[in-house]
Amino acid sequence: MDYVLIEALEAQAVIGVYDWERNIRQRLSLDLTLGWDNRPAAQSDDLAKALDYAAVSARVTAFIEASSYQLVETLVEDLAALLMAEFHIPWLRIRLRKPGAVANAASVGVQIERGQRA
Ligand SMILES: Nc1nc2c(c(=O)[nH]1)N=C([C@H](O)[C@@H](O)CO)CN2
Repeated sequence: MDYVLIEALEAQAVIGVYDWERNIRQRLSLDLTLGWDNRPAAQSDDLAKALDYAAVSARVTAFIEASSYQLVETLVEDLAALLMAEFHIPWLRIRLRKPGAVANAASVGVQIERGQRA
């Protein structure tokens, strides 16, 4: 399987379980590995046959900026389902980092893989 990559995509969200977190927006950083057959795009040099990483990045940003989850797990799960449905992505890996959420850790977060990898 081929992949399309989006790395260190940043967006701000209302995210967290504690009261103080419900009134602020926090920075999140995402790495996405998106399964895709890149050969049709490569053979035709046609964006219409590619998984458009700019379009995916814009959708991820819009989703996160409008979200208000408590757990990063829930955000990532719903984001994965949305991307797979809207962009017909058969398999993906999403890593989400929440920088500064834990003292003395550069970041904390989760990583999931969903779908069928050919
Ligand atoms: N596995 C998780 N643990 C924690 C989460 C989370 O989303 N998933 N969230 C918090 C708090 O919101 C934290 O980020 C505030 O410092 C704690 N643990």
